Amino acid sequence: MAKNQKNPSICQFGVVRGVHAADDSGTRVIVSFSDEGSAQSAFTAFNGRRCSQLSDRFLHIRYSVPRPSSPVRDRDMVDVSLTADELNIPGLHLFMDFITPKEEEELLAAVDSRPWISLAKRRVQHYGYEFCYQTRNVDTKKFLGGLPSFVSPVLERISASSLDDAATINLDQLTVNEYPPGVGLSPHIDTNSAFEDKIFSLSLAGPCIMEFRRYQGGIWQSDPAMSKTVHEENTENSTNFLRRAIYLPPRSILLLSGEARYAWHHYIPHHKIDNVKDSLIRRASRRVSFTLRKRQDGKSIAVNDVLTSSGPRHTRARNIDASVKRERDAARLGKFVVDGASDDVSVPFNDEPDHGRASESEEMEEFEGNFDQSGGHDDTSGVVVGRRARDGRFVASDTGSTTI
Ligand SMILES: O=C(O)CCC(=O)C(=O)O
Ligand SMILES: [Fe+2]
Repeated sequence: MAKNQKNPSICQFGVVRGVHAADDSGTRVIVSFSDEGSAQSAFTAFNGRRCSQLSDRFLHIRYSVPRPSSPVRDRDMVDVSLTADELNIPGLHLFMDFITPKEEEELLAAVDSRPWISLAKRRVQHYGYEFCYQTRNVDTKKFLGGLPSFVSPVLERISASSLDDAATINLDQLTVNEYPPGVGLSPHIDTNSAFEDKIFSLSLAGPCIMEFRRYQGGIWQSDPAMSKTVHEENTENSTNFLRRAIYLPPRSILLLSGEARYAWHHYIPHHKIDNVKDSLIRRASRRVSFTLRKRQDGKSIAVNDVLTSSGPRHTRARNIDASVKRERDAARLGKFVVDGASDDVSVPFNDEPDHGRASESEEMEEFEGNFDQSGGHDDTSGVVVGRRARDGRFVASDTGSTTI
C-alpha cells in the first residue's frame, strides 16, 4: 500500500516482516509485523476505513498474535510419521493409494445417496450391524443385512492383499464416519468383545492425523506362558503414556491388529490443521472413513469391556472372567499384560472434543478462524499452508513471513 495523503503506509507503524496473500481469492492479505503494538496501530488506522487505492472500498482487518510456547505446548507436540515403519507400532500397517480417485468418488457418492445419522459433531452410517455408542458394542439383534455392494471392491482388495490371513477375514461390519474440519475422535480402543482382531480404516475425501497412546506399565506379550496378574486401573487420568502419530492421506487404508489394536488407544485430534513434519496441512471440508471390522461371533470371551456410564468421563469396567479372558486372548491373540493396569480400559467413546490442553495446531486454528470469520471459505484441503518454526511461530509457506 503506497503512502499517500488519504492512506498512511503500513510501514510507518513498525517493522513489516512480510506481506503475502492469505489465499487464492486475491482479496485477503496477511501483513506480518515484528511486534504486536505495530499491528495494533495499523489495525486502528486502517480497520473500517475506506481505501482510495481499492476504489474506496472498506478495509476489514483482524489480527492474531502467536502464543508463546510453553512447556505444556511442547509436551503437546508429537512427531507425525508418514509411514507405518516410521511409526513403529507392531500390528499397525498403512497402505497408500489403496483405492483410485475414481473409486473414492464412487464410494463417496454411494454413501451420500444414503441416509446419514447425525451425532453431536459428526455423521455416521452403519452397515452389517449397528454400532451402539452407549455400550460401545454392536447390537447383534439389529442385523442390517450383508455389507452393501458398493463396498465389495474394497473387501476384494483387502482379501487379495498381502496382509496376514486377510483372505480369511470375513469382515461384516462397516461404520462410515464423516468428520467436518476440526472434529476428531476421542481416545479409545475398539471394544474387544465386539470385534475381532483386525480393524481396517479407509480414509476418503480428506486427510487427518491419527494419534496413538500406550499407557505405561504394560508389556505386549505374544507368549501366553508369560501371563501375569492383571489389575484394573482407570487409565483415563493417567498422563504416563507413550504417544505416536501418523498422517492418513485420502485413499489410504490403515490396519490395526495385535498390539496396535489392543494395547494402544487411537484417536483423531480435533484439529483444523495438522502439523506434519513441520508443514501445516489443512483438513478438508470433510473426511469420510470406512471402518471395517469383523463382529465377534459370541464364542470368544473378552473382559473389561468398558461401558460408558451416564457421565461422559466415567468408565465402568465389566469384569466378566479375567482368567478365562486371559487364557482365550493369550491363545488367540497374544497377550497384553499390564502391571497395574487393565488391558482394555478405554477412555469412553464420545462425540465431544477433548477439552484438554490447546495444541499447537489449535493456535494456528485460531488464526485460521479469524480468516474464516471474514468470509470466503475456500476448500484447500490437504494444502500445506505454512510451517511451524522452532520458536513456535507460524510461518506461511509462500513468503516465509511470520504472521500476526
Ligand atoms: O475414522 C477413522 O479412521 C477411525 C474410526 C474409529 O476409530 C472407529 O470407528 O472406531
Ligand atoms: Fe476405533
